[in-house]
Amino acid sequence: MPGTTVVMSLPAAATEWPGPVQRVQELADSGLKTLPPTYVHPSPPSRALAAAPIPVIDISALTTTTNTTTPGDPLGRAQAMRALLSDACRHWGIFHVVNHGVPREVLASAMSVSRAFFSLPASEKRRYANNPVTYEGYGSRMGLDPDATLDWNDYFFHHLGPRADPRNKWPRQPENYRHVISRYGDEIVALSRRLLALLSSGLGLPESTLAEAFAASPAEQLGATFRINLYPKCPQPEAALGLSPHSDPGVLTVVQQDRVSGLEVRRVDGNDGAWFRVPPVEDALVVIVGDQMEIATNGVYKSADHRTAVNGEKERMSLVVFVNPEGEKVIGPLEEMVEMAGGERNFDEMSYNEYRKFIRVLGVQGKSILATRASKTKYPTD
Ligand SMILES: O=C(O)CCC(=O)C(=O)O
Ligand SMILES: [Fe+2]
Repeated sequence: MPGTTVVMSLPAAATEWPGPVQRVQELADSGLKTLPPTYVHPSPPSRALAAAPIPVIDISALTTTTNTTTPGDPLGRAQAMRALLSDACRHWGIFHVVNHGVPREVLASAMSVSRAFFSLPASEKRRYANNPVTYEGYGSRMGLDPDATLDWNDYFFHHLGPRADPRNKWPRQPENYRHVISRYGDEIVALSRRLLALLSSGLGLPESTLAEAFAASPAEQLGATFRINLYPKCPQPEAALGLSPHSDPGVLTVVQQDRVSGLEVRRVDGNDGAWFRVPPVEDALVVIVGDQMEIATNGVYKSADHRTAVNGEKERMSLVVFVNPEGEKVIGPLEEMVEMAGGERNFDEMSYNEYRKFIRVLGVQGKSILATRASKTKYPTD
């Protein structure tokens, strides 16, 4: 609502990190027995968490082109699946999908080239050291606050598209990295488009509405970025986090977890702030709703506040594709959604390029960035 939104002031972006960057993998490999103080979280998370009761949704029953049930599906299995998806987005902002159509070998080879990259010598990886302007490359921190508690995580981040030549920031080794990750990106973005169509009809809107909300037509201009997260074995896992609580700034995030648990999510409905584990499910991909989806749907679909735990015995890796709006596209609540809410507009609008500067400068802090754009919705802050 114009005039009621608190505008968060954004410190000037810097071109360099606030201090020397410590690679977590190198720290872990040095065999240290206690956590350096910069990684000790002031209020360490509880480790006795229940598994999140989020659905594992088999999307093979859903057609991508029509709003009707699939032929030979008289009981309306497709309708039921669509309802499950929509329900998960309204109450959790996160769900698993199985029978998602991404071939198993595409998933496995992406994991294997990503591991191969992180197995390269430290000197080779450092050639890709990133900066806080675009974040592209090899990184070990988020945000510019010199006093921030650091997360037990190294990552590699790059664009998948639609920029003309996004690959100049991609790893050059292992040799098959570009081939494998291009295919992976294509498959995951295609899956995301199918999900967007389903999520659109889950709101009672035409299948094309959400895709069009995030990109000027043609819908091919949705952005996609890729992040490999490495969480090395941690000497004091109970005191650290792999990634601090955050919501993803974009539209949808698709995560391939390896077999090591670590992802955790906060319940969004009811606002009681309870955290749950999201244990890996065989052959499933995790789908996370991002802030732009919450904004466009006027708060009906909720972005998930999530974080990762680390562990003392096993290294963990996750492959993450972020599907984002076209950078210059201004995102606000869809008129159809405002109408459904009786004229209430719950978020202010902003271009996606402007919005993502907040996380790039301030780092990750729960849903606080989205909260500054919301006129009414309250989010847990502790
Ligand atoms: O490692 C995971 O499971 C989730 C990673 C994540 O939330 C992110 O990269 O934004
Ligand atoms: Fe995330």
